[in-house]
Amino acid sequence: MREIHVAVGVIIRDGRVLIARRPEHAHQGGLLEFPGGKVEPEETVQAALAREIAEETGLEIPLGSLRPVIGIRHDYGDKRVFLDVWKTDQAQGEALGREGQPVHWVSPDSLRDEDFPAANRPIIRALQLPSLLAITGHVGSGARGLQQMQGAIAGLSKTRGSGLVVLRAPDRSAGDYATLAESALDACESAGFGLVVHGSPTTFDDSPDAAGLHLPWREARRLEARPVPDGVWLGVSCHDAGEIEHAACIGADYVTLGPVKPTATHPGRAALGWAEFRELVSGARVPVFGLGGLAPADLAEAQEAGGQGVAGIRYWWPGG
Ligand SMILES: Nc1nc2c([nH]c(=O)n2[C@@H]2O[C@H](COP(=O)(O)OP(=O)(O)OP(=O)(O)O)[C@@H](O)[C@H]2O)c(=O)[nH]1
Repeated sequence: MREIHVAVGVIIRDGRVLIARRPEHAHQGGLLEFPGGKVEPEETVQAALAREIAEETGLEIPLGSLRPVIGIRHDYGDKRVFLDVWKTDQAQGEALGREGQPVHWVSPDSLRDEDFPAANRPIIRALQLPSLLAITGHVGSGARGLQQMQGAIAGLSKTRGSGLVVLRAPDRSAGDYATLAESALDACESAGFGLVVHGSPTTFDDSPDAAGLHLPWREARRLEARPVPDGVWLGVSCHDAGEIEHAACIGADYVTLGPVKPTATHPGRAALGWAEFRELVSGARVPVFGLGGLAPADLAEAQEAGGQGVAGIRYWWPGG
């Protein structure tokens, strides 16, 4: 079956995103969608998007304002699609359902998987995830270590607003880790951040109030199904295409991929570089954060390569 190249637009205005309802008789009819449609032969994806969005909503899209979000290959059984998703916050005009379909501006956090076609799940995740993932560095022992961690999280909220913190402390025993996670949860809550615990499924069982679980590859490889409920973030550390695909199969909401640049923490491991990162991201059906020697200054490059954003320690953790 031939794959259909579909241009999909995430149009953002005042923090809300434009959605429409697919006509009952259409493929995946009755479900919600982001506006868009098939890319015609000889047409660029950006031009297709501007054309479809003008036809469907009357909005005008400046082509130069489009930024890549994610690309998703999906087989519906009766149709194979490649959703090529781009976003803009510079659409001009008032949105109207020009083909009779209802259109609405809604908050990304209110989007629910079951209201959209199955292929849309990673798009929804990409819109709900932050662009920076803050991973903790070494947490010293005792009260001083705790204070440092709390200070770092509080500091993060001053510069970054909101987001996710991954508490990485592989040297701790399960009991020690759960206690540390409790303090980190409090600090994250006051800072308006979500805390993602790092380890195995039992790490999450020990801290069920956490916003998510991040699995190192050695844990993810052993799983065949999603180990946490929906609504809880599931992340996986990946290093190649096979690992990313496995992460998608067990229902990961995002993956980290690296090292993109050489790092002091993993000196023996060869860096991927941006070209390889881009290539691996293009085959991924989950949002991908670049990791390894990266900082917020690399965000534009990571997103230009199709990534969700960057994950890192050094840019925010005291002493890196
Ligand atoms: N526009 C759009 N299509 C989506 C989304 N998610 C998703 O799986 N699709 C699928 O992508 C394909 C694109 O279809 P479309 O029907 O919008 O394209 P079109 O306007 O060019 O179609 P037509 O010429 O058949 O009327 C459909 O199979 C649809 O089910 C989405 O969020 N937006």
